[in-house]
Amino acid sequence: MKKILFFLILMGLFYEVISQSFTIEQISSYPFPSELTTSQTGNSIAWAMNEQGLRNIYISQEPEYAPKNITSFDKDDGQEITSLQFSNDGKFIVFVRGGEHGSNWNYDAGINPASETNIPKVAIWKVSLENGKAEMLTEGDNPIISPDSKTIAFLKNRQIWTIPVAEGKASQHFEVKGSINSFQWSPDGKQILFELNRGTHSLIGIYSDHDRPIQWIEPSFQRDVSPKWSLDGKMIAFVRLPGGKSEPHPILEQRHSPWEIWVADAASGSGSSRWKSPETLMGSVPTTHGRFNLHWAAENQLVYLSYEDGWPHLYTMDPFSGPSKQLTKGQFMVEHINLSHDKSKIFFSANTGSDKLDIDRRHIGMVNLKDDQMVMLTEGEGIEAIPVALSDNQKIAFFSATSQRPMLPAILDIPTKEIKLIATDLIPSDFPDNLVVPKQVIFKSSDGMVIHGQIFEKPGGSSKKPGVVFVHGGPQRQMLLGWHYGDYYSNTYAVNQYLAEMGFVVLSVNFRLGIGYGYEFHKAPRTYWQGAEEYLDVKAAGEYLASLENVDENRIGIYGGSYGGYLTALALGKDSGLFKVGVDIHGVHELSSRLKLQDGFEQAPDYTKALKIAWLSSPLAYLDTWTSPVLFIHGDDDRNVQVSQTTDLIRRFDEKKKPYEYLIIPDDSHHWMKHSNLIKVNKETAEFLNKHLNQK
Ligand SMILES: CC(=O)N[C@@H](C)C(=O)N[C@@H](C)C(=O)O
Repeated sequence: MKKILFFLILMGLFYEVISQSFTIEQISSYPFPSELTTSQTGNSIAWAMNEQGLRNIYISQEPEYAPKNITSFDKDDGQEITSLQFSNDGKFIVFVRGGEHGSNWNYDAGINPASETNIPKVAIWKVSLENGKAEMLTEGDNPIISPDSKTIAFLKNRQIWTIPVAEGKASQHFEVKGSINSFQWSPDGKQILFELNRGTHSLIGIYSDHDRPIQWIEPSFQRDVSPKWSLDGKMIAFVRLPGGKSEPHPILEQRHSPWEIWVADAASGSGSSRWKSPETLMGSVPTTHGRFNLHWAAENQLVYLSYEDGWPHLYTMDPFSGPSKQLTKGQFMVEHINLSHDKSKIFFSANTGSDKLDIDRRHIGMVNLKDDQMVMLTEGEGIEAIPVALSDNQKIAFFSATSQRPMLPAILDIPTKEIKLIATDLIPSDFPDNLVVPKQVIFKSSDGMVIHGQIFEKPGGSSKKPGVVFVHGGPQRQMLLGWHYGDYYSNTYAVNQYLAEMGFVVLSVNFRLGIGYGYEFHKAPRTYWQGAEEYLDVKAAGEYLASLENVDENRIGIYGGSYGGYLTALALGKDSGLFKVGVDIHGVHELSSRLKLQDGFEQAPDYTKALKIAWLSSPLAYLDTWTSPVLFIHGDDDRNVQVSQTTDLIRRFDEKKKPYEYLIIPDDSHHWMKHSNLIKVNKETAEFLNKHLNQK
């Protein structure tokens, strides 16, 4: 009898293995494109491609747009490529190699996920498009090539340096007290406009030459940011925010965050406010991609993004003759905003279209400033995002994916609407071709909030499958009905596909605080350390999954990264009865430091109440009811969530003699820069869930 039972178990496992048609390595081998950019002439495009940790640059040129690899970095060493750009003369490309630019701090410090004996530098490289030579020019970050293509300005130690494109050494032409956040060449290339952070306030200055003092632009005690030269180089537009520190307002009340658009004369530095944000919560500083998205457009129009009608939309105004005009309208968001080279068209990603499912997708839209009309340029069941105009102003490049094909660059001819997919042969030959198509589900939280999610389920298999809730991070993110345009969420999309392949029913939950569903959803009150009401959506997802006919309600797990790790820990602490196992990847756990520490005589009127709420919003408050098995994962060079968030929680587990498993990834960050580390994390996540939920 025992032999028969053993044989049946063996056959069951064998069936599971053979019925799994791809490995975690195969699904994680998707190539990930980023840094899409176009030339000023000749309709060329360039992008960075991460091929299983080998990050290189490709260019494509009309008419065939066949991808051509122009760098040959051949190690999985975690060195990312950023700041990719063509020179105006089209003769070379500049980029930065190294650093961790997805970080919240120390983005320009070398990262060393391969644990080499020397920490790699963050350096500026140049590739000649005439002879193909790639060379490192200097240590530095944030390079911008001068309009005449002869000089590269860049940041080093938060100061502006320059280096000649031809032979020559880097030099610092001027120094200013404070940290330079951004800078821009004047259209004639004779001056540099910069944003300077001086702690309590920010200033905008213009450097002309070594013999002339810095020209300050409307200096004040406020915080002036996002300066932009007008197309004729005579004016400067910028955003003014409040400077300094306010009195301790009530912590638990949402407050309007004001902003203004100013325009100043570049020569004299004097200017005035041309627009004030509506004094409403929705009129607050926008926090979606690109924040203000302030751009000078054709006819000296100013384009900007505002959330004031409840959705992130585009507006335009003549800075001298006033009122703004809304360019995009409707219950959708615009993001990834870019102008055509002639500044007459605005391109963007938007979660709208003719299909009601488009709210959980991205398509490309355009506003032609000649008639201010908005049109959608792409549609269908795919995901199209991050449009960049080609030099002829008749084509755009963008990243395109479907539910089954990962992101690749594509080119759209606007007049004909013809789309050409590029670099399809960079998808590995053994990449899975039988992925599931995630299904949109909509359910309500216990407080009535409407929640969107995506179900990943492989047809067939057992009648009662184990379920897993995936919780994204950010939290200002939106998971989609296809491969995601962000690197972190392309990877979690791959993991969800793999979990479905293993026989799980996966529900990816778009909880409140996420983007894509309007202001009330994105800026919901009583969330995070102010009450964690977004957890209601995660719990509702677990209950929804458990209610499905084909899901075993006693085998529901949860996993998530970063903010998703926070909500995973909260779920395991508060509801181990529902969530039987979890994987908490670089989660946030200690929240009281989020409260603005009260110093001096003043204290927020609701400080004591806020402190109590912050405690009850933290997983630390629920360790005694946390009984489900957990795997903790964190990279110890994490620059988005301190590794101490996990080391301290593990210390408490140890002191309480609570079981756990752990995986620390030395020298890697929040984004698993080394591919072999990403595979390790994906594999251990899936195996831990499988061990506890899917073993027969
Ligand atoms: C902004 C940020 O770093 N938030 C983290 C808590 C987080 O969730 N990081 C990733 C996963 C993200 O989506 O930003």
